[in-house]
Amino acid sequence: MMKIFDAEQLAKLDQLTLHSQHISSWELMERAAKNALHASLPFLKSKQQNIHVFCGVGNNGGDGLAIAFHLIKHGYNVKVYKVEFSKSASSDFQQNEKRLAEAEILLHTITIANFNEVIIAENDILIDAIFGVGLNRRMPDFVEALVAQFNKSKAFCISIDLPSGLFLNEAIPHGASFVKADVCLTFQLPKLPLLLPENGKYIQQFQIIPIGLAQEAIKNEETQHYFVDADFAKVLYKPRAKFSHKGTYGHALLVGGQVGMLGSILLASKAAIKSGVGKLSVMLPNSGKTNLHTYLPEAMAINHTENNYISFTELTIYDSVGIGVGIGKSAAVVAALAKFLVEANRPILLDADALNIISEHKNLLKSIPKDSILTPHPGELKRLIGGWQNDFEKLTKIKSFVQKYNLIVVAKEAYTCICSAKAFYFNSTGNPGMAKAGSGDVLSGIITSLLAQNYTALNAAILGVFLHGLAGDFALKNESEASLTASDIVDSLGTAFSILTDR
Ligand SMILES: NC(=O)C1=CN([C@@H]2O[C@H](COP(=O)(O)OP(=O)(O)OC[C@H]3O[C@@H](n4cnc5c(N)ncnc54)[C@H](OP(=O)(O)O)[C@@H]3O)[C@@H](O)[C@H]2O)[C@@H](O)CC1
Ligand SMILES: [K+]
Repeated sequence: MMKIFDAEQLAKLDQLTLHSQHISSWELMERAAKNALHASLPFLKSKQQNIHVFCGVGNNGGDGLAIAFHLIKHGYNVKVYKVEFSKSASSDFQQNEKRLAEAEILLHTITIANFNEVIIAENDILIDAIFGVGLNRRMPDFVEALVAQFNKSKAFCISIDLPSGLFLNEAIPHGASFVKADVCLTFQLPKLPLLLPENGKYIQQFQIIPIGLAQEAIKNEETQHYFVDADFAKVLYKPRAKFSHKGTYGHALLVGGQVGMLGSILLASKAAIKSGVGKLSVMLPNSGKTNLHTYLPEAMAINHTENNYISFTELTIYDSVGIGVGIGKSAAVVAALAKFLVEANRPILLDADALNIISEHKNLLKSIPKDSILTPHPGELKRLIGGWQNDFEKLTKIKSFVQKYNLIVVAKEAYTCICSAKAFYFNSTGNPGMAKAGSGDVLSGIITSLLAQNYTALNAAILGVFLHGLAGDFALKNESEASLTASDIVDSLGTAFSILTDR
């Protein structure tokens, strides 16, 4: 399980690691730098390419100096800069500075007086080691100007630990800049700003570089932020028992679809069946029943009186209920949903138009059963909780919302965030090919299916989001981001589940 920590916690882990492994901080820095160097090599085209390594005067800069030293030792063409934002350098920076001097490697000092003399060409490589997790106030103007030059250049940029200018636990000040890195090599654990859309969209990718921090210390340190990787998902997954039958895996009900929107409920239904539920009933407009039976013979259609939209049914016989995909917002549907919410006696899943109806009738919020899962995309989320100034404020607002109404919110994004009253779980799987109509319907089907199989609501949400993204990643192996469809995601669910059973 990957935990996400703040700067103070990272510094503490650093100290505990030094203590438990009997190593010096310089040795840990050397380990980190060598691992980052190794991860950088695939991005370097040749030993002749110009590599500019920009180092601050703290430990992030110390990493930069060590990386530069080893690159030079490996025969790369490197120019090393000391970005002197302060006269007092950290002791490990100084030790690395001494090593460079002893090796007669020139260190170019950059200050407010000469920062605009730096020349970066299109095919060069930039290594950004100016600030890491220690940034605690806006960068000095001359550093911001230097960063602006990086961002304007077409050179490939590798940031060490964190793109300089980003704060670990708060938004960047209005108008401030940060390094828009092509890749960020971050040490041991993911960093929160890399997972949030307003920064993350400018950072093409990040890689987690293990540096051997003490596992026991990571385990003991508490956090409210997690990164959901395969190891995390495997722990949540409940293997099927040999002596079991369809009753063991629950009876789910999906409610959705209106004329013209039948595809949504069909996709959700197939995803539910492919995610292991014992039995699936579907309430869709009567006019869609034939389509359902043709598309998915495993599902049962519920009889009701309305031809063109959903109405009401007895809920207590189902182990889980998922409502909303393609239902529209007609008065009849609003009335049916209001009745559903009052009748439901266990956590349900609400998506799409169910969320829009609730946003327009906020009085319904208090009727939603405790621990129900809401799966909004950014637009739906804004309608539910109101707007936000930045992503950190968004997280705070989601948290007060889930605490006030006892709910679980799945905020869909590149790194979808599952928020419970106690913690945030950021998903690691998925790709831009999944940002398409139908993809959310598939997610609703998966989570409703897991809910019926007796997963807790939180675990159903975390595992469902992980599997959905993983299936999308497998589907991409035979598709492109442009061609990937929601049906492809459903078709790859089998491969995604097989990863969880592969212990
Ligand atoms: N986690 C780990 O285990 C390992 C971590 N390692 C590396 O250490 C990095 C963290 O190093 P770091 O703590 O020295 O902080 P860093 O980001 O270099 O900043 C330097 C100093 O600048 C200052 N400062 C802040 N804002 C400022 C501003 N606007 N303008 C001017 N000054 C400002 C502030 O000091 P202050 O002035 O507040 O006293 C701050 O301390 C980490 O990202 C990783 O690369 C690895 O080596 C090995 C293992
Ligand atoms: K950096």
